Amino acid sequence: MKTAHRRKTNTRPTFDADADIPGLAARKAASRLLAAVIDAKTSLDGLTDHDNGHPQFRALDMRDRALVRAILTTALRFRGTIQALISARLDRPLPANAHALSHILHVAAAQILFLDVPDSAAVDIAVTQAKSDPRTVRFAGMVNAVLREITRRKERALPAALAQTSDTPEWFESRLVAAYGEEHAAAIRAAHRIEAPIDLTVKSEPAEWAEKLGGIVLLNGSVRLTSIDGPIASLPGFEEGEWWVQDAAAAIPAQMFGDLSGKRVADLCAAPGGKTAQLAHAGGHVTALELSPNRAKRLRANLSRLQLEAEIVVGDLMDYAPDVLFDAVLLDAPCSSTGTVRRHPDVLWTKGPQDVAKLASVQARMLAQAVKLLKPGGVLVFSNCSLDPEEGEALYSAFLASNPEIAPLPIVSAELPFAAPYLTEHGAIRTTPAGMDMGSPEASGLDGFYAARMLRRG
Ligand SMILES: C[S@@+](CC[C@H](N)C(=O)[O-])C[C@H]1O[C@@H](n2cnc3c(N)ncnc32)[C@H](O)[C@@H]1O
Repeated sequence: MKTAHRRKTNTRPTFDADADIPGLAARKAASRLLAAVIDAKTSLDGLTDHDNGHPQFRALDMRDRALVRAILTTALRFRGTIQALISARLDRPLPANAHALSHILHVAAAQILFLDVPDSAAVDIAVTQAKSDPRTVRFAGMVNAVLREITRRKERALPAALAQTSDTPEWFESRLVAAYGEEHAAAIRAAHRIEAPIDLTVKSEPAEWAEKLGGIVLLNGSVRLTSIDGPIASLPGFEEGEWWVQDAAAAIPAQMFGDLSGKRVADLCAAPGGKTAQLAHAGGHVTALELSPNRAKRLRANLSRLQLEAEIVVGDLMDYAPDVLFDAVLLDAPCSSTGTVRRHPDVLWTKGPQDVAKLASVQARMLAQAVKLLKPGGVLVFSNCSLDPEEGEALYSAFLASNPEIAPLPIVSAELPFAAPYLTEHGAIRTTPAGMDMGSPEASGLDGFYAARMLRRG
């Protein structure tokens, strides 16, 4: 069940006393970040950003940062299972305010149950960590006992816990079943337990790149990799700007425009720029609008690496008033991101139904604004990476009903054969992580996306 070997030694010179105990600083950072995700609902990507992330994370060397990310994605992906196995070893539930203790146990159990870290090291460091924190010092003996029992029993207890426990929080579970039915919801839950493959959008020659990188070519020309050796940026073709990382489902919305040669195109929520790159590569004269200056910086850097052109505008879509209207507009709106749980298992623990409702209403306002930027006869694509119909199917239907100047422009199978299995009855696209069986769970699945195409009547 263990998945990856991780080196635990912190070789970075530091004056912190934790440096005397190899691996302690990384475990402390992991527990601190788990607290930020679970208790303060902070996104894991932000916390583990190499430039702007949590200071305790940035103080670690690159190997320890990778270890902390592996621990946290595992601890969050299997949070229900890990909690069940911890609870089974406790005489009584932990006190409700024992957050620090709970995070130490989860971090250690994730390593013992799923990662290639020696069990004794994971237990010993957790006990040292508990002793070093006034909030947990009196529980150090209990940490030792619980983790040793988990270690001893894991061969039999883990498969049973995986079979009997849901790793999906209740708020999402009920929405999933309501939207997709029991069977499809169960397949999505199963897919969420598996790390997503890495898809690349290549500028050209997908078969050649697939061979060079050890991947397979998907029907839409994306190249799928199930494992990589080293960081993405070290792979052939990255520096040269020959490809970019983009889930095959995320590539569909821009493909819905077809040929954009000579067209004026607006990408209204553009960073980090996967779709801007596609639109520019398809021949459009692209204006890429982005609210966040930091994210706009990433967009600029990505386009520069890819040697693709777009005019980048940093600003709020709701105030955007260009002099000339566009032939094509893409609104890839900010959403609850529940379609990306395989890559971002924190999403289900940091978001809730209130976020879905709030983001759906923001998206509806953005969609109304997007229409104003479109020439009569122009094409609009609305997309997001949520699995929730409130942000997709329901939002689109309500939008069409209240905007008579907009007509649906359904996708037909022949124009996008890759997307054909995911066509809805209204000609929109709905993908889920349970879709696209490629023969093994590791090579299968798509991010959850919704995408609909419309026309502004002339
Ligand atoms: C889902 S992401 C876009 C991903 C991007 N289309 C891609 O394919 O790489 C949404 C983006 O919209 C930006 N955003 C959110 N609200 C915005 C607004 N009011 N105006 C412009 N951009 C906004 C966010 O900062 C974020 O970068």
